[in-house]
Amino acid sequence: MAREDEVVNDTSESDAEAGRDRIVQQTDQDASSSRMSAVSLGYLDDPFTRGLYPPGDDVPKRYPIINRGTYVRTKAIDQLVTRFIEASPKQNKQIISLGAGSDTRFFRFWADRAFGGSGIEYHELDFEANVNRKRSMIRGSTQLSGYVDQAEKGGSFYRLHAIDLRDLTAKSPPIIPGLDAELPTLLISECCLCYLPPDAAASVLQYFTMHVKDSLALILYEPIRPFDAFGKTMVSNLASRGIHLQTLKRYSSLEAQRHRLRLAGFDTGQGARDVYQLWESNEWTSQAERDRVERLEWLDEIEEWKLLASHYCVAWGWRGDMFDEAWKDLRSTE
Ligand SMILES: C[S@@+](CC[C@H](N)C(=O)[O-])C[C@H]1O[C@@H](n2cnc3c(N)ncnc32)[C@H](O)[C@@H]1O
Repeated sequence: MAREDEVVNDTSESDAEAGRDRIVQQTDQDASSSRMSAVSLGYLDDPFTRGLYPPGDDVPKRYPIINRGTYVRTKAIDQLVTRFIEASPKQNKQIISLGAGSDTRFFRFWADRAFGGSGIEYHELDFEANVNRKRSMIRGSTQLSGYVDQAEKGGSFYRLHAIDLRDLTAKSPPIIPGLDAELPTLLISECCLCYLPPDAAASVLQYFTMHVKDSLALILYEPIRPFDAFGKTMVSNLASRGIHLQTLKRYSSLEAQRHRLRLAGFDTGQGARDVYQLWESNEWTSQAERDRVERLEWLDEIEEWKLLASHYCVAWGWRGDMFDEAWKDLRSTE
């Protein structure tokens, strides 16, 4: 029989863990506030952010450099997703967003008819608390639930799954209902896997590399470069809020991210760019878009923008021919 002090220790440890999980879940509020700010100022055209934003909450106003970062990362990921959807246009495909939070990508793409002729099976995974909140907001919106129904009728679907990703690393992991092992699949981790211990993050990826038989790819968005002065401040600011980005030190550079992707089985190709590179490169942001965004808000802290933007990256890796077709000219070696 467990001793009383052991029981007390177990309880306090599980309370502490639940507290840590809650902090991680609440990071979605930051992400959605940043999106709301960027949308309200015209950086992003996304009517669905409002629909998934807590009713009655004020529209937040983030610093110009944060708004620009939100814009760049959203557009870069959109571009990778679009290229995937447009490769082999008639082929059905699967998108799985890990830690999707209040992300609106499914709705934006559906409303823009960006799925084209492809049937897209769109899965979002998150903790139960976040999934329940999103589900009830979708149910409460005629427009959002209408899109889910339309997608279903048009040969696509949208599913929300209440799954703690760490459970996918168990010996007998849960089955994700509707996951199709035969479809070309794109995984997206937009600031999610960085909250897991590095070994658990790698095991989550292994779950998918083992289950999905066809072409498979991953897009990551996360912070990098924790060791310079700015990186150290970033780490300590997060720590003061109880947030520990556990993979940050292990995958601390663009090269480390590409290496990680290769090792995880995305071995046909890899690419990685920091947000500053994505902003400066015509391949990712057109001059017309840069001009438009620059006019939205006066940004006098150019050095700060460079610093902030060089501490976040988008990295992508793939295996299989379909992603070669979609992404091969986007490889990066530096
Ligand atoms: C910073 S938010 C990002 C949300 C969304 N991807 C975006 O970019 O707007 C991180 C999300 O990852 C989710 N997350 C982190 N660890 C998770 C885990 N172990 N299982 C499921 N979801 C997790 C959090 O609940 C949260 O919704």
